[in-house]
Amino acid sequence: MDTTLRDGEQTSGVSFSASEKLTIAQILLQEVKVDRIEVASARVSEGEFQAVKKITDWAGKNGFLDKIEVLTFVDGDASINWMVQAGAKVMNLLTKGSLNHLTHQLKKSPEAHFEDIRNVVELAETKGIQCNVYLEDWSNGMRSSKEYVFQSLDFLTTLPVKRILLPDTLGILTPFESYTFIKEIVDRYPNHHFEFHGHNDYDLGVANVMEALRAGVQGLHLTVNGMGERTGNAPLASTIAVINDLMPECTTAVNEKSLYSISKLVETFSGIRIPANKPIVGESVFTQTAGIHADGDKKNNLYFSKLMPERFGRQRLYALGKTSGKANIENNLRDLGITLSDADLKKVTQRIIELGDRKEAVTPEDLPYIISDILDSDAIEEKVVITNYVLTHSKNLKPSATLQISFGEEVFEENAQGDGQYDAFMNALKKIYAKKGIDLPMLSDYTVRIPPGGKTDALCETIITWEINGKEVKTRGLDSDQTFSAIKATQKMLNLIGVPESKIAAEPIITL
Ligand SMILES: CC(C)C(=O)C(=O)O
Repeated sequence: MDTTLRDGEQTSGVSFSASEKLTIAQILLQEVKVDRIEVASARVSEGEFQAVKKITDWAGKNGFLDKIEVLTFVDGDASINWMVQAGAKVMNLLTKGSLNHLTHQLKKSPEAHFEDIRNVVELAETKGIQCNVYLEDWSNGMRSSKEYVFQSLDFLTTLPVKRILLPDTLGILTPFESYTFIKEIVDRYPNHHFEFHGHNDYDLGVANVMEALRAGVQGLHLTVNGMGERTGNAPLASTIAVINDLMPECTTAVNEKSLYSISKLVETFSGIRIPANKPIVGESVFTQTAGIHADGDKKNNLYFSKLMPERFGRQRLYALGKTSGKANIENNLRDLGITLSDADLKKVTQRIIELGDRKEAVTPEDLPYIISDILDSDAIEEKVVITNYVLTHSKNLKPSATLQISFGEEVFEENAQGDGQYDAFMNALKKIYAKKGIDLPMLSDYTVRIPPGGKTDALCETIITWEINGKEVKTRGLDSDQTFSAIKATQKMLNLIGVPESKIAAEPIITL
């Protein structure tokens, strides 16, 4: 069960709009193919109500209604009425899984709590709602009030409850405890369905999930990018890879190929950046940096593991930096169709090491520029040149840009406004290309970095990622001015795509 839209949305600072929730729900169920999704907590807000309604409307028309779940509370008929009005059919009822929570938060006896739960479950049944039950703080309960946990389970297993959901609410379990606690429960109630809801406070989310599966749970609660309360939940992508590669006794219906794209979508909607080293979905997890690895890849795949990037719709890359060595550079040169003599390769390697030492990043698309610079060759021919531009920035007025660009003999000029100077610049550039009937590549990422130095006149590095013919291409600009560094990176992209063949008649302002 994926709970990105409920627990995931509890990540600090995250709020999905109703249409973002609907899009994520559709992709999770139709493309990623998780079995079920938890989409909201009942009674949270009017916006949340509208979001659930949007999802249930769509799910009802497409046969997914029994896969949409809402977290509800032991509050008489209030949560049930809310979810019924929102069109949902499955509730995950939050009950207390530790005596500590029960006595200090609800201030009730176990018997009184059980009576309240029975009333809610019976009411749900009369309304045709399917009921699953969470035992909140269950992991603490197992450590400190085990008798109460089993009293609860004895009671819940007599009710029409389909699944019992065991949360490690504070992410405190060790893998050993996850196994022993769950095994004891599964052995005692062999005819019931148990699920594990792991949090990641000690970075043990995936390890605990593995042990929960080994102990016999039949379901897991996961989130895209491991989003969720505090440090988040066990992440969907790495858990699926672990199950597929390391736990042959378990199966899931999840489609591995879609894990990267859903991860990027959730990154965009949530505004929470995926750490570069996050397994499966992080920017650099399929990039070999050490030259010895690239060398080993050529020699009988010495660094091969089952975790191949293509499984997730990704690609192996070879980074350029001070540790990358000859083999990484050769791999990148081959992709660019450039061959160098041994002596020249040595010089290029030396320059990349020097740049790396200065902490400057080097992208594969920089290679022709580096070659051109140190070998004084014409490895890169700059046919598209931004010859002149004026950018304005003022208080209370929209930034604007006027620019002139030459494609060999023809010079074009345009101006535009934008939300910032670079946006205005791009809008003017798009107007020029539109005159030729050409769309510019989509900008999919924009990163600005100040290589160490810490002064205001320090160099600023901009790395822009573009989608060119279905491939991600990064170009880099370096300048003491942030906008100019972005413009330099943009000019490199323009030269990569080459001088555009006009699709429609376009009049230059000057023909040289
Ligand atoms: C709200 C509950 C179910 C939860 O997310 C947890 O206990 O971790």
